[in-house]
Amino acid sequence: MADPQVIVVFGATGDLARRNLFPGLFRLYAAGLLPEEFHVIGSGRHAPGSDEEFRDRLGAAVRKFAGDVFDERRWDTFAARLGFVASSADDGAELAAAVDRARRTTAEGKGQRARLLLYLSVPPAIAGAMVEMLGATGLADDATLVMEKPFGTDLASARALDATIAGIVPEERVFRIDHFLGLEAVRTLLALRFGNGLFESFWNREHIASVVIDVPEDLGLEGRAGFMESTGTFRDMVTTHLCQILGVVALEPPARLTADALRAEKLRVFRALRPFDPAETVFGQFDGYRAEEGVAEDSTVETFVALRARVDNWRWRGVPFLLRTGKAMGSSQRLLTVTFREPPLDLFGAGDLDEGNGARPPDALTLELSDHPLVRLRLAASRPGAQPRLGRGDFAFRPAEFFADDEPLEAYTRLLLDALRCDQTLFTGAAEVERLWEVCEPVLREPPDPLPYARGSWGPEAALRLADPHGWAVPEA
Ligand SMILES: NC(=O)C1=CN([C@@H]2O[C@H](COP(=O)(O)OP(=O)(O)OC[C@H]3O[C@@H](n4cnc5c(N)ncnc54)[C@H](OP(=O)(O)O)[C@@H]3O)[C@@H](O)[C@H]2O)C=CC1
Ligand SMILES: O=C1O[C@H](COP(=O)(O)O)[C@@H](O)[C@H](O)[C@H]1O
Repeated sequence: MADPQVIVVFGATGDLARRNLFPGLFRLYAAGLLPEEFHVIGSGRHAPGSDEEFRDRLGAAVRKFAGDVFDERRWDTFAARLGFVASSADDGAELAAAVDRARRTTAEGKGQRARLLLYLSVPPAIAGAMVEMLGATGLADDATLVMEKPFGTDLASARALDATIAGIVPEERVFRIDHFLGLEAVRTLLALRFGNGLFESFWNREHIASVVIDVPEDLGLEGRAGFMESTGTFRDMVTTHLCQILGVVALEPPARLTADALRAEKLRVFRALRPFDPAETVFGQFDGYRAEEGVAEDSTVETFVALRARVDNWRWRGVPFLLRTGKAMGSSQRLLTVTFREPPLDLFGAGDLDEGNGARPPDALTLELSDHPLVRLRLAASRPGAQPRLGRGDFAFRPAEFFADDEPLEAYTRLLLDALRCDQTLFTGAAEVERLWEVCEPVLREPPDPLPYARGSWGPEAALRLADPHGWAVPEA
């Protein structure tokens, strides 16, 4: 990482850039993880005013989202290397000239041009045209290219996008990002499964009754009506984040922890993933969505999805994988819950464990899908006293607290760093993405009518029933 570096963020005035990308770059800078010589150019069709105004806007965002590492002096030195140059899919000439200048000046005296990373944080429908522009202007010639999710909007467009990219940037320089893969929780899960002798022996259909990936969000549109109307929650969250987490839960032990090995195993899971069935998929739309600014008054776009997935392989056949996510729900949480089968004989009287609802068997492993994940193993335990009675007990473990000297990396910060050092391990491959669109195709072809749900609720009633008999992970049983 010693080489001088220029980074161009397309979509620099967007929500992701404000909340994650610039705060992530700033965290890397604050941690001394960016090269000494670097320059960042934001781009988009509409300039946010002068460079000064752009920096001020970003300064406010980074102050809000970067957390404790923010400090004014550090920000000023970072911001001095920031600028904005407008570009669009039709016209990248001014940007190409600015990038060329920046690459020379950033590497001044080193006898080379600075390395270039291009980050496309634009709506999926425009991604192909933007890549063509990068090719036509020569910007992509020797650059690393990061592509935001969702990659395409269906199988045909993902294939077309892959073909466009393949003609312009070699695959080893293409980084399809899915920030859920950058969560500390993913590394925690891999370490639990493959760093211990314990878990793999029961990580299969013999012992596991269900897997729930539950990602309710309490936030609404946050000014992203245009994005929601054109993308919807199924494409935005399910085809991407939730499926990627499913892939990590279900994959076979890779021979090595390398990009090739990990992606190959994830691809094998996705090949075994049965195409989603519209009859086992519930779409919802929160009450009041159609009255939001920028939303069509007869919109049928889904803001909520729940579905039952199945992995038809030797390890998982018959185990339901339940996926749920939605906007304007009761709370924001991300929980993976692996529920184990009940013991064959009820020696203690199961009624003792039925603390009012009786829905979920006692033993389950839960993992918060976050950057500071909590791992919880809930078990039946003997209650002290004269009678043999069972209660529920938790073993809880938060790696960030246990290893208090080590600082977890926020997901985007980690993935930006990985892209800068050309490590594709936590990025998705073209074949994975294409297979996932294939799996999603039946639902895209015949989307269920979205059912209404109240803001602050857990989604439509039909979705609650989809998770029988154990229920969703949130709110906790
Ligand atoms: N926001 C989030 O929480 C997350 C978003 N993402 C992904 O990030 C990407 C961007 O999302 P987000 O920032 O929320 O979207 P926004 O709508 O907030 O921002 C989109 C950005 O793209 C630019 N843009 C839009 N259309 C074009 C165009 N035709 N040509 C060039 N630039 C264009 C816009 O600037 P201008 O209009 O000036 O051109 C704007 O800067 C999406 O792919 C999304 O899936 C991923 C994870 C989380
Ligand atoms: O990709 C996306 O992710 C966010 C949820 O992730 P978070 O890390 O910001 O909590 C989601 O709200 C957004 O709609 C989606 O585009």
